[in-house]
Amino acid sequence: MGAFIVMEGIDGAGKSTQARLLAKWFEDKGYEVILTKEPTDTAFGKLIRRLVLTGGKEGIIDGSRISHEAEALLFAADRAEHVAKLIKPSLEAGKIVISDRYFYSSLAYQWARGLDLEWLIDLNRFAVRPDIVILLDLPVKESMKRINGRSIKSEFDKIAELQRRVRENYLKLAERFPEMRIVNALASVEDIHNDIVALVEHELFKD
Ligand SMILES: Nc1ncnc2c1ncn2[C@@H]1O[C@H](COP(=O)(O)OP(=O)(O)O)[C@@H](O)[C@H]1O
Ligand SMILES: Cc1cn([C@H]2C[C@H](O)[C@@H](COP(=O)(O)OP(=O)(O)O)O2)c(=O)[nH]c1=O
Repeated sequence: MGAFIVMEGIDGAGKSTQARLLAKWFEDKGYEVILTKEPTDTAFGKLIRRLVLTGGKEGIIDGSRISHEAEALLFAADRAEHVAKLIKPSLEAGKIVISDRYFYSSLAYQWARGLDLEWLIDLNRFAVRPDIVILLDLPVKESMKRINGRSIKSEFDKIAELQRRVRENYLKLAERFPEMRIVNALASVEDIHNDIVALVEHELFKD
């Protein structure tokens, strides 16, 4: 049985921590697991890190930052490769795929940047739907404490404000996409892991 599980949430919500623990849980049960992430480590992911995420000189074209539309298209291109080359073949081979971020990140973040949600949903229609999406929900104040050091102090307020919008967007998306399950991420690593395992067992092993 192949299964596709996605971790979503604002920066510092605990996605990579929980993705690792869930991968180990499946491996201990004897499953073959592919633990992956977006942006990917391919040339597309590297391009995104250069043009979008560093905020440095390379993200500036003709004197201004690359447009939010171009950002959304780059994330979608990276995802298209991810789906075609890794996610689909792994699922077809019966593996468990766990991805740290997927198209829900594009909906939550690029929507927060002012893009049209319906356009973003259409753009990502090629992306196979996961069996379950774990939304790690955390107040921004706490996530900012956890990622303290990942950003420069002068940018703190701007980043916190974006994270607030992204968190709200994720909660709205969870009302629209039935595969999304909200997990309270303001708990110990172990308690959150147990909540995720309970959800996964309920969804994937219900028969
Ligand atoms: N439940 C938790 N309580 C406290 N700190 C946590 C918890 N989960 C993760 N962390 C810590 O918070 C930071 C961000 O976690 P990480 O898993 O990298 O989040 P994300 O992948 O969502 O950005 C890391 O330093 C991690 O060790
Ligand atoms: C996948 C994806 C990520 N993002 C954002 C969320 C994060 O702030 C940022 C990078 O993701 P992150 O998980 O921090 O990756 P890394 O640590 O490898 O750089 O990209 C989008 O805006 N749209 C997307 O479609």
